[in-house]
Amino acid sequence: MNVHDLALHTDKYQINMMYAHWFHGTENNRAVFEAFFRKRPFKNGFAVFAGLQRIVDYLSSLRFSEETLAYLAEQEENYDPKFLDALREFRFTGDLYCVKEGTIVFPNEPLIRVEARIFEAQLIETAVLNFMNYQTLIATKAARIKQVAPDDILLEFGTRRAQEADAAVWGARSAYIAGFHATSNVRAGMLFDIPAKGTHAHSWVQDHDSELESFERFAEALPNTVTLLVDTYDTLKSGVPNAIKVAKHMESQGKRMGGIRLDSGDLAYLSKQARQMLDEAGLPYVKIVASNDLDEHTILHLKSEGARIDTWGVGTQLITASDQPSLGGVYKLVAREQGGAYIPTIKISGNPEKITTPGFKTVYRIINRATGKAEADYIALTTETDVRNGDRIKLFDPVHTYIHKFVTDYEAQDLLQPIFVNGELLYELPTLGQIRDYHEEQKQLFWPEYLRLLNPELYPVDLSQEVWDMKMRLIHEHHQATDDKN
Ligand SMILES: Nc1ncnc2c1ncn2[C@@H]1O[C@H](COP(=O)(O)OP(=O)(O)OP(=O)(O)O)[C@@H](O)[C@H]1O
Ligand SMILES: O=P(O)(O)OC[C@H]1O[C@H](OP(=O)(O)OP(=O)(O)O)[C@H](O)[C@@H]1O
Ligand SMILES: O=C(O)c1cccnc1
Repeated sequence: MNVHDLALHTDKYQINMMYAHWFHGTENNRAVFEAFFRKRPFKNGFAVFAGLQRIVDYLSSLRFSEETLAYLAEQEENYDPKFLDALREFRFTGDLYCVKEGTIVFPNEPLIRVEARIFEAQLIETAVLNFMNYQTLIATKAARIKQVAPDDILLEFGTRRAQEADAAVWGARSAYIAGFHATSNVRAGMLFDIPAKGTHAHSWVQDHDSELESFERFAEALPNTVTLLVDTYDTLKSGVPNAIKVAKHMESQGKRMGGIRLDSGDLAYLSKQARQMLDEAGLPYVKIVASNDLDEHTILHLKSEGARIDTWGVGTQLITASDQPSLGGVYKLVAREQGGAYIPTIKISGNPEKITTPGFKTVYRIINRATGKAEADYIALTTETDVRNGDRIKLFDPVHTYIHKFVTDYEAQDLLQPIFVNGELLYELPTLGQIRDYHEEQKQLFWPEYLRLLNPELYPVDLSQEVWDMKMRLIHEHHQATDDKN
């Protein structure tokens, strides 16, 4: 079995629904789905979209091998063998529109739109959400960490604690998009062209007769990058003095030590003391790296305590998004084909937050030309032309609809880019460096009030009047139908 084959990386119910469509001859009916999330992760003001590269890889190579078909035949007695022939022919032939990786995004707006045969659109839900939910979550967590240490070096150290191997490498990539500088995972480094960096473990020190000897030998072997871990025995009495001895010896050979790493104890106090000792020894260029269960809150505290830390190694808390382990993104049917045209669909729920917004839509970022800042995201049907023409539009709060304003002097950026059209990949994936730069630029588009870490202002995500009216009409029709039955 090939563990990299993702054709069956889906929930069984998707294949059962595909079968039921095939059984009834409706598998070629077209459908439109949208992926979005409902709640701001970590109560952050925004999320950072990531996952598109993996979605592209997945859809480009999505095929059912003979091995997977044999497994399905054996596994489910209801499946007619001719259904397996249909799966054998399976290719993604639909359209996929998506926001670019690195884009700052908000709840309740479409991030991905899939228009395809229901047979195809249904199958891919699980994998598409799997990729989007995890990678967007980690990129967002990384963005929060970046926000508290915008001018420092950030190293991603999470692999050993990640939820398995895929999470480690795709998480490292997500962190890099949001502004981390390097990862400790060498495979992620090679796969995605991320700088791979590292210091050494306590075991290196324990594996020698003395700490000093261990430092000397490590520095001899890796003189150009060496960062020494100084907390194995006693940070200030032994680790830092020994590191200073080695750094001075390196200087006498015309070399420069990179840094020291603190990995336990009071990082604020120790970093201040270590800085002073290094400076007094004439080693102001030796950087201080800190690690040990760090996250944005600890880093913020340490900075407010005056910690002298140049580089932060962040592992567990980032790679597991420990304070919120899932983004909760969903993939919902918004339109289906009937008689050769699309009709909008809605999901009504007992929980008003879970009512979906119907229709074949896109989302525009409305940028005020006078300020250059984003005013709101505006969800409209793809058939609506006023935004595209730059006509005056009304922005109104979707809950308190009387709160509104008109905008005229704006640029509207369609956030959903064509990635696949009729199954053909049109999108040229940017390099990871370009994605990272694009994310950095994105931050300039927003007023800082929307981006701040604590209690951010809520950025408006509004519906066009047409979308709003369509949603209200469908809710009303469903209620009417239920009332008529009772
Ligand atoms: N000055 C500080 N202010 C706030 N938090 C700190 C400070 N110094 C360290 N921390 C954080 O406190 C937590 C616990 O640190 P602690 O000193 O207990 O680690 P430790 O137990 O010494 O190390 P180890 O992981 O080796 O057991 C860590 O998350 C660390 O990042
Ligand atoms: O704390 P994190 O943010 O996850 O960063 C990665 C941690 O991994 C290493 O520790 P190790 O695996 O040796 O375990 P320990 O420090 O918890 O003893 C390193 O020394 C960091 O402390
Ligand atoms: O290079 C390091 O210092 C490192 C790498 C992974 C985990 N902890 C530390």
